Amino acid sequence: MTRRHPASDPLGIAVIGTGRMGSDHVRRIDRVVSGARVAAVIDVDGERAERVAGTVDGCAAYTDPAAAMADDAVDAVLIASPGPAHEAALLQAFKHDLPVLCEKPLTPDAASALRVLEAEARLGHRRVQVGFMRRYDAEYQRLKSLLDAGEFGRTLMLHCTHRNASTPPGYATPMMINDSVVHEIDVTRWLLDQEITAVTVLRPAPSSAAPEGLSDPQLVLFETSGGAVVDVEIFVNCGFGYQVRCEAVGERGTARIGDAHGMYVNAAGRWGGEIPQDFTERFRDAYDREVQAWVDATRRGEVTGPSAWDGYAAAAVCEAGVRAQATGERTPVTLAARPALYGA
Ligand SMILES: NC(=O)c1ccc[n+]([C@@H]2O[C@H](COP(=O)([O-])OP(=O)(O)OC[C@H]3O[C@@H](n4cnc5c(N)ncnc54)[C@H](O)[C@@H]3O)[C@@H](O)[C@H]2O)c1
Ligand SMILES: O[C@H]1[C@H](O)[C@@H](O)[C@H](O)[C@@H](O)[C@H]1O
Repeated sequence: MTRRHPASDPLGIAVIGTGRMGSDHVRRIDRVVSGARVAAVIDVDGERAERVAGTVDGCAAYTDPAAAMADDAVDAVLIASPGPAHEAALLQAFKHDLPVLCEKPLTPDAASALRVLEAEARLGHRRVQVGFMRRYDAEYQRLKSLLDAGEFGRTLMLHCTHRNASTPPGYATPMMINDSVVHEIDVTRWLLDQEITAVTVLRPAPSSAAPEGLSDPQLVLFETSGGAVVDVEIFVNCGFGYQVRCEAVGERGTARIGDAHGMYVNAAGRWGGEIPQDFTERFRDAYDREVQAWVDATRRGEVTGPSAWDGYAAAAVCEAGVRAQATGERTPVTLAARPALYGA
């Protein structure tokens, strides 16, 4: 528990990175979330920062995160810069003891994630929530409640599907793990309350729609500390839309999420529904709930949600996954000891 924010003041948030996610979070904090305002935006691209700041009353624009964090109007930080910039921003926020919502990944590799974890542990209290937004999705939350209730007995397997319509320029094979499957890594650890102990990756002959050099799709298998097995189909150029599904198989039942198709239409001898085209649409409500939960907890002087330990563990599994992609071999995951700050 840290300082409670005065009830009458909106929480002043600095948003670092004003690209796709950052500008969406600026809009969300400004128009959707209550109890907070965007006090500052920061982008190495100064023109972009100015442009986004101009959409919000009383918002300052910076190119340097350190200068923004020294601004008295800033009470908390939302990091939405690219992964390699996260560690410096997190360590800077720790210097000011500011609460942080950090978009996934915590950092791009396990060694840097461990440095962040150790720096937070030295503060002696949690400061970081990692942006694993699926934990705030209504369907995932229902599945988690069902599994926790134990009605199906032990969960034996998860079957996951993660499909994107297409990839942006520069999206390379390791990103299928680091950028995309990282969500299934977090969801597996969260739903089962177990660590992932080994990763295997199978690579079918690539789709003819895959960009040159991208081994798409892939089948990623996790083994967990409780003996469950999880398969993830990752297919990032499926062409038709954005689909995220998860089926849990228990000893006495199964449950599946991700099949909702919004409006169903009957016409011309066919029936069908809609498929969202990207994550901003599919997980819009989850992002809203995630940021609202972070603001509410911060105002109470608490830190909840996915922790730096969750970010570190995901980074360690990603590293094993990228090695497994390259070698085709089952690759064990090695984790550091868990600091007491993050529970048993
Ligand atoms: N939770 C999700 O579903 C989800 C979805 C997409 C992206 N993300 C994550 O959000 C983050 C941002 O992704 P994006 O798609 O918005 O990227 P983006 O490339 O659209 O935007 C990144 C912005 O950060 C700026 N920037 C780069 N280095 C910076 C630095 N050191 N300090 C300040 N600004 C800097 C860039 O100029 C750019 O404007 C990444 O960590 C990404 O993994 C999460
Ligand atoms: O960065 C994005 C984002 O994290 C999405 O949630 C995921 O579905 C995509 O595959 C990934 O590229």
